[in-house]
Amino acid sequence: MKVTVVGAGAVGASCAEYIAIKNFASEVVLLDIKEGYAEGKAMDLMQTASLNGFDTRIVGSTNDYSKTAGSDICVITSGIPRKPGMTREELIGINAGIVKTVSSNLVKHSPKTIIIVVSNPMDTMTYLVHKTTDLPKSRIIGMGGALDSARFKYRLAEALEAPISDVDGMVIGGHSDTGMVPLTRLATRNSVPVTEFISQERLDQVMEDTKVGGATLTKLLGTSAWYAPGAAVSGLVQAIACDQKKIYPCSVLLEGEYGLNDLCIGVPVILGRNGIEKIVELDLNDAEKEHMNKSAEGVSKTNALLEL
Ligand SMILES: NC(=O)C1=CN([C@@H]2O[C@H](COP(=O)(O)OP(=O)(O)OC[C@H]3O[C@@H](n4cnc5c(N)ncnc54)[C@H](O)[C@@H]3O)[C@@H](O)[C@H]2O)C=CC1
Ligand SMILES: O=C([O-])CC(=O)C(=O)O
Repeated sequence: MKVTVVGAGAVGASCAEYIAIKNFASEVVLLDIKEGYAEGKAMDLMQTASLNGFDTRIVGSTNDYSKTAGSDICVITSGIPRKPGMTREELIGINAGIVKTVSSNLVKHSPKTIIIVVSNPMDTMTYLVHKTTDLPKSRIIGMGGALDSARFKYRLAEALEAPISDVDGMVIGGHSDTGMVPLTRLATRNSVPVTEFISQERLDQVMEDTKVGGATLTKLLGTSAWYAPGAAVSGLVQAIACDQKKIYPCSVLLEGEYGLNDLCIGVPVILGRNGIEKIVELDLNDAEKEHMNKSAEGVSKTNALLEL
């Protein structure tokens, strides 16, 4: 199993580290445009191998895509992150050009690959990859919902004063400060609806804290987060590589599912060796449907800014 991660910055390196530590891939290629940067990160990470007990070979490359040839999975993290006070959507001007060039280079060297898009604004960048490559829709996956759901569970556990392992929940919709749809109605503590334990008011607070999860960290760090994003990507990569058939909310091209068309947005999917093996259609209530439709409107508005 060969995995390429483009962008050896904060998220790319974290992602490579988690993939290596989980020890399911034979090779991870880290590629960056900055001279020597990916080679340096790869060497530093390889020097953790004997300490952390993994056999994955991590290779660095300065923009040489021949090293990525034959990758089963390619992750795109290249591009700029936001600064405090910015939205993810403001990154489109610079990141669209980067994602377009990078995805084209990746597909040239690995025509059968599965691409996981991380660069922001992620739903729109995922749509861009659809529009500009020939890959089938099952092989283009945007990562956002897995991270947002992990943040939702963190906030739920905090509100419930419960261990995170006791809590389950999912966030669908767009990966933006206003577009996320945390499914509070379906969240559980060890199979019991969380509404049995906390008030609707507290749950509404959990929902709001979840939606601004990325912005909260960006304010604290001065740039956006990387540990949980890297871990979330590694979860998707592992589900595909190990054919786990796990359900994750991912940004995928919708063609009528959820009553939506011609956009990529977060919905639950089953991930296996073929990428997206099934889109799971949940029976949303009216409020959730309305929230999802508003979210889709926001994503489509950003998509309209793409020069296709
Ligand atoms: N979808 C999600 O849930 C998340 C998305 N992100 C996004 O991921 C992206 C990366 O964030 P960070 O790693 O924090 O940024 P960073 O600045 O630490 O790293 C980005 C790297 O991309 C490289 N790069 C730029 N243009 C390139 C090109 N054409 N080819 C190859 N490499 C290139 C840069 O040299 C840099 O090393 C941002 O757009 C950020 O908003 C971040 C966290 C979560
Ligand atoms: O907040 C950001 O800009 C980065 C990101 O997508 C996240 O951490 O959720």
